Order: sequence, then structure tokens, then C-alpha cells
Amino acid sequence: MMSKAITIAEAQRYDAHTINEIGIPALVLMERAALATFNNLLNDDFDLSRVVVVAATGNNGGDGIAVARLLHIRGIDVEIYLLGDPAKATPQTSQQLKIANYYHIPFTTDLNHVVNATLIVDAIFGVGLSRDITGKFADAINAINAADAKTVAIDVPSGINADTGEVMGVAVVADSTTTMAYNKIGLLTITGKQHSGTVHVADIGIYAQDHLEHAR
Ligand SMILES: NC(=O)C1=CN([C@@H]2O[C@H](COP(=O)(O)OP(=O)(O)OC[C@H]3O[C@@H](n4cnc5c(N)ncnc54)[C@H](O)[C@@H]3O)[C@@H](O)[C@H]2O)[C@H](O)CC1
Ligand SMILES: [K+]
Repeated sequence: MMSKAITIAEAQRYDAHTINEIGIPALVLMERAALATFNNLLNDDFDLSRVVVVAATGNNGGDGIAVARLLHIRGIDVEIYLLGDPAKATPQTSQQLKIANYYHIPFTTDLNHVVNATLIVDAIFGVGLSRDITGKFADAINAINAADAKTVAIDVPSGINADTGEVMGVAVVADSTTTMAYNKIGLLTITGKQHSGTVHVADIGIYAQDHLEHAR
């Protein structure tokens, strides 16, 4: 069990090192992140009757769009509520949108679909959150928090600063969070814990020392 917790800068550095020095493509890391989240969704007691993935256009969104595809292939009723301009998506998230479109996965722009979901996946922001959340992003987070459905956050509950645990304007209150590679120090704070719920640390092939660290 990797009990270490890291900062945003470390997460970004390990990510870049794995992609650029070791040579594991970003899309492979994204697929592993999505598979880990997908498996947590299937293994925990969630009602998957009507799933809505709320995604933005960064790589956190890409993780979520890939989770939506995995659920769709499994025959689960899933929709994507996309925030932001798909034309501005990262290369990996653009690729995930292409794959989602191949499968004709439905997109919704109706926040009532989020409110009426039986399970919500939070794929808005992860470690790339860099300022207070406002506007449509804040509206979506308020809808997520107003919904009866349980919420699973990808990597970081959106709106939580993964270094300090502070709420950046508004933040998702998740029942469970699947965080990549290592826990994040902000999720160990009181506010971080309140917003993360049960934290699952996903081994996606990113290691601080180029190999899986074994408990001493
Ligand atoms: N590190 C890993 O092990 C892996 C991480 N993955 C996932 O990638 C995200 C980080 O992705 P990134 O594109 O860097 O940023 P985000 O998706 O978190 O943020 C998107 C984007 O949003 C903009 N932004 C920031 N703050 C705001 C705001 N308040 N309002 C509006 N827009 C905002 C900013 O431009 C950001 O770039 C990580 O969390 C993981 O989920 C990989 O997929 C797998 C490996
Ligand atoms: K998130």
C-alpha cells in the first residue's frame, strides 16, 4: 500500500517524467486512471441506473469521458455533461471525445439530468485547478451538491486545492475519490477529507522512484 501523499507539483512532475523520460504515453496513463475509477464504481455500492459524468476539457475531464465510455460499453445508461469548449480540450481529452462520439454516447446540457442522476462522476478539475471557480463551473458544482445521488470524484473533488485542502470558491462534496498514483496532501486536511469521502489510491504506473515503492 503506497501511504505516501504528494503535492500538486510532485504529481505534475511525476506525470511528466513518466511520459517524457520513461515513455509511457499520456493516453495510456489516462486509460489506466479511467479503468481504476471504473473498477471502483463497479466494486462499491453505487446505483448505476442513470449515471451522469460532469466533465470539463482538461485531462481530468478526459479521465471522466473515458469512464463514461467504459460504463457505456458495459451497457450502463450514462450521459456526459460537458463544461467548456471542446475545441479547447487537451489532446488526450480530444481523443477521448472522439472515442465517445464513435460510441454515440449522449451528451446533455440540462443540469436537471445531473440533479436526477443516480450516480454522478466529478471530472471537472483535478490538480490543474488554478483559481476560484465561478460561472457555469460553479453552477454545475452546486447542482452536483444539490443532487440526491452519490458522487465519485476523479483524482481530486473539483474545487478543492490538492495542496492545501481549501475550497476554491465552491467544491464538490464527494462520497468517494479515486486519486491517481499517490494520495494528495490536501486530501488529508479536515476540509479535504470532508470533500473527498472514501479515498482510493490508484496505481496507474506513476512512481516517485521509477518503481513501485514497497511499504518499508
Ligand atoms: N498526474 C497523473 O498521475 C495523471 C493525471 N491525469 C489527470 O489529469 C488531471 C490534470 O489535468 P490538467 O489538464 O492538468 O488540469 P485539470 O483537468 O485539473 O484542469 C483543467 C483546466 O481547467 C482550467 N482551470 C483551472 N482552474 C479553473 C477555474 N477555476 N475555472 C475554469 N477553468 C479552470 C485550467 O486551464 C486547467 O488546465 C489530473 O487531475 C488527473 O485527473 C491523467 O489523465 C492521468 C495521469
Ligand atoms: K475532479
